[in-house]
Amino acid sequence: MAKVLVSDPIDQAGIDILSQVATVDIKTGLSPEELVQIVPEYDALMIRSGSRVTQEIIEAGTQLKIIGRAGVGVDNVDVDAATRKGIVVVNSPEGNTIAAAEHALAMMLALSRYIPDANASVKSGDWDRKSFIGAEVYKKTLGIVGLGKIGSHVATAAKAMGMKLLAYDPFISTERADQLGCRLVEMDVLLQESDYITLHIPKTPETTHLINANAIAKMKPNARIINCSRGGIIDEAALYNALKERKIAGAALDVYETEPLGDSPLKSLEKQVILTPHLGASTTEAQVNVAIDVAEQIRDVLLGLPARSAVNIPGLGPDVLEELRPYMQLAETLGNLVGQLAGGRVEQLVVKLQGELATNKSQPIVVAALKGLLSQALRERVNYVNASIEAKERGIRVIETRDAAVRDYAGSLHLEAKGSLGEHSVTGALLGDSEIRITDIDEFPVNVPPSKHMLFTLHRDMPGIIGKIGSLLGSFNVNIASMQVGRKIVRGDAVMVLSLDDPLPDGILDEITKVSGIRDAYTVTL
Ligand SMILES: NC(=O)c1ccc[n+]([C@@H]2O[C@H](COP(=O)([O-])OP(=O)(O)OC[C@H]3O[C@@H](n4cnc5c(N)ncnc54)[C@H](O)[C@@H]3O)[C@@H](O)[C@H]2O)c1
Ligand SMILES: O=C(O)[C@H](O)COP(=O)(O)O
Repeated sequence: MAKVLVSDPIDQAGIDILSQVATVDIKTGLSPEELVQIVPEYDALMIRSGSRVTQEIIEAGTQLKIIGRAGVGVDNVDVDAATRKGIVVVNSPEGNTIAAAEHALAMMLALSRYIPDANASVKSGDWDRKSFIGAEVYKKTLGIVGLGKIGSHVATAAKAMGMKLLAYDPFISTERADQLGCRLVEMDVLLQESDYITLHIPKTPETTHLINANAIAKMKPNARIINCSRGGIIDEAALYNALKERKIAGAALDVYETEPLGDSPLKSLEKQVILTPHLGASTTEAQVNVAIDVAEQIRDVLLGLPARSAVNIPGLGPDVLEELRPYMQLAETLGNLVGQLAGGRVEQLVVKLQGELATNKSQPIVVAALKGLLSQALRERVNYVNASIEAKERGIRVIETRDAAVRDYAGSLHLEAKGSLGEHSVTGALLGDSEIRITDIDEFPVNVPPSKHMLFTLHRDMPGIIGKIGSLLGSFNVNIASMQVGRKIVRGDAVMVLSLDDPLPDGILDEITKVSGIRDAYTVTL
């Protein structure tokens, strides 16, 4: 019989499902060393945010087939290491949405009425009514950062309480924001106009310290901020200083840069700060939802069936997968590329299957393209199963076309993304069985393999320009791995595609766009 290790507290409903197909060991509070020691005997691991599944643990797990995260965030799992070892990582993208949204709302109200301190005061024997004069949320402005699943539910409830809603989410359509009664604004406007700010975004390089001293300086003196998303999105040192100097009115935090929260000065602040120990998902209902959702997937994978919310491996039938896997990889890479070239909010994606690809099953290709397109916004939360729904919820119109007559390559894929910042297209094909080639950028012919760090420019085809870009990159110590220019006519417009060994340092893109003859420059990470 298969063996499952449950290393965090999981609702019994999940344990019951696992027990149908496996021997279940519940061992919580293990140290990483202990986990490394015992993991070799297990086929599956079920966790919450309390266990950190490192590369070392994954490598020690020689029998592991699946890691199930009973919750949303898989930032505590080395997903790349798991993928490399062919271990499926699954999560429960929606099981705790309501719980997290309600926790944020509870924090907002508790902060406004000083509930924790008033409660402590009565319990200590006082009857102090003067110290706890609060503020109403009715008719106040709530700024929601991240209008995804949790942010949307917060919006609906806050609207019903009579709040005015602002939202910042560069990947959401105006129509979707309108539906939720939110005015979609830039981050600065949200910071300047909100009485309450609530964060519902993933932690990514772009969102790390999104709320720093600079952002806090733009907030109103009566502003209160709530973070029930991920630690590290708020710079805790800057927040502490702002609260201490009364530059803003309050903060309610459920998540921290380091968890458990250690010796933080935030603990010394009184009624203007509320701290909870990562309780967003801690309701009976959410714990039942996530436990069942993830246990069912572990059961299915142990029985040889596909998982429905795999973070790293498509939950499609093995026959389809086998045939289309290389084209799905192509579609995902091109989707990611065109999404980054388009930037901002994409409103429409055209997926054109060409040559022999036009005769194939298109749905997995379209889904893979959408997964790539949304990966910048949603990271691990987008997978092959939910990519279409996520795109629909973001108001992205998908148009699928076929053209079997295009015969430049056996099969090729063309994507066009239209968004708030303009329109871009890319085409790609497979060389041999699985080698990806980008064959066209914005209608300019090229022939380059994708690489991790890339730079694209649109420029005037004139002498000297390539040298200038090369020297500029050199002066920033960026090594060019390969370079290619695509043009339609001599001395007309052209595109330059560079594969770089290193990521572009901050500020260099601005320098590139200042070079005479360069019309536009984009950096892409694949
Ligand atoms: N405190 C808890 O216990 C708890 C519980 C559940 C979820 N969470 C966390 O809450 C967060 C939101 O979860 P969700 O289920 O709503 O996710 P989601 O994927 O449905 O929504 C996230 C939204 O953030 C937007 N976004 C991405 N990058 C952005 C950026 N740079 N600026 C503004 N918006 C950006 C995306 O477009 C998306 O709409 C996640 O970080 C999740 O891990 C915490
Ligand atoms: O990502 C999540 O689902 C939340 O942060 C909840 O984490 P938890 O399962 O450890 O409560």
